[in-house]
Amino acid sequence: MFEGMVHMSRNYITEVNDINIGPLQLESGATIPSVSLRYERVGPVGAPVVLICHALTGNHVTIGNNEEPGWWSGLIGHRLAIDTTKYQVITFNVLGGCNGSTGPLSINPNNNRPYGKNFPNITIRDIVHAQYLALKRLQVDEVFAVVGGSLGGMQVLEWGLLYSNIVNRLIALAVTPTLSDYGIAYNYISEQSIISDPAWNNGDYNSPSEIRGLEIARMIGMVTYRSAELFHERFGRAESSDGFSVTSYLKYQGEKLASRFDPNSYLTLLQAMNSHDIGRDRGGWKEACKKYTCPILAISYEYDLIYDPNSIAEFASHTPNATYHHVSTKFGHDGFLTEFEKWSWMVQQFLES
Ligand SMILES: CC(=O)SCCNC(=O)CCNC(=O)[C@H](O)C(C)(C)COP(=O)(O)OP(=O)(O)OC[C@H]1O[C@@H](n2cnc3c(N)ncnc32)[C@H](O)[C@@H]1OP(=O)(O)O
Ligand SMILES: N[C@@H](CCO)C(=O)O
Repeated sequence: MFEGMVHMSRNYITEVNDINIGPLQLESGATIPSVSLRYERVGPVGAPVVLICHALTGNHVTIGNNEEPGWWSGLIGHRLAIDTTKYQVITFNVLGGCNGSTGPLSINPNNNRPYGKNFPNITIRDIVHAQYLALKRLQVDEVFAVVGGSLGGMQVLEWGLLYSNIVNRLIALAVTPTLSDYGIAYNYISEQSIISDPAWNNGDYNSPSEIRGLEIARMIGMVTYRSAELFHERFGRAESSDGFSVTSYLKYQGEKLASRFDPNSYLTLLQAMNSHDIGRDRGGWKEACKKYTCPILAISYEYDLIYDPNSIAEFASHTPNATYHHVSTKFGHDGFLTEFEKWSWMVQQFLES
């Protein structure tokens, strides 16, 4: 699907486009003078809107097309669990991202240079607020469901507290009510890996693909997104002339991310994840849980190192109208991006309930 492309029949819309929401005041008090969000929108005109929130390195291309399927094309589409014959599905590239929305790669109108490392600190609430304003511009005043995992799940939880008046259902995957200290610790190691790389050059680098610190950050991430069991099953200490198979896999994943992601955007989003705490200024997370008014489906994934299944179960037990499911998987945290046959039925059932 090409950016800016719109196919609109009388009854059905398929588009990737940008929407400008003007200046955005952040939770910190700072203002970004002009914010634009890129989005993908697919589904029948006038159908109930399902808003999808992507994870750390995801983007707005959730469904994609036959040539380039999106990252959730196994879950969302024609007659799939999130059925694009019934729902109009909208995904925004997040504020602070690097796939078309305003972020560190964007030009700062105050000096006509890319923001780079001077992009302001943002929070999950800022990301959600920007989406809310964008939906208003798109004349969407009711959201049937908000769905997302990990960083996307953080947005789902905030949607249910910031804009409960327009949301009917929440589906929060692989996410806890606060980012754990363990999660913050791994984010710190990733951040240090990037900023201590001389090629990062204090955020003023030549090309992201030169920044080995980003590759290493991705390797660290990949180890936390999977499980020891999965690695053992896949790699079994196999070796080639390049060394262990598992190390060649991590090298490949590191290089792949560095070829598609902006390091300053990665840093911005890690810092936004660290801010995640539904209880901030709401009397703590257990008090915040009591404020949810719509039904919530919370799903945890076995071996998720960062978003502990027990914490997700505890969140659900404190939240009125929450349904909790646990998925058995060796994929760990990345379970929300894989093995849809194991859990997509829960999503479908919840949307139809
Ligand atoms: C929701 C979000 O925001 S995240 C966005 C989705 N993420 C992405 O698209 C990028 C990250 N990708 C992923 O996380 C994964 O591909 C998933 C979760 C989507 C799917 O996971 P898996 O099917 O387990 O893929 P896996 O992690 O094994 O990666 C496979 C790749 O590693 C390569 N690979 C596998 N073993 C090795 C090895 N020993 N040495 C080198 N490369 C290897 C494969 O060739 C394959 O390459 P390709 O991606 O170019 O086709
Ligand atoms: N695989 C996911 C993990 C973070 O939730 C990503 O790359 O965004």
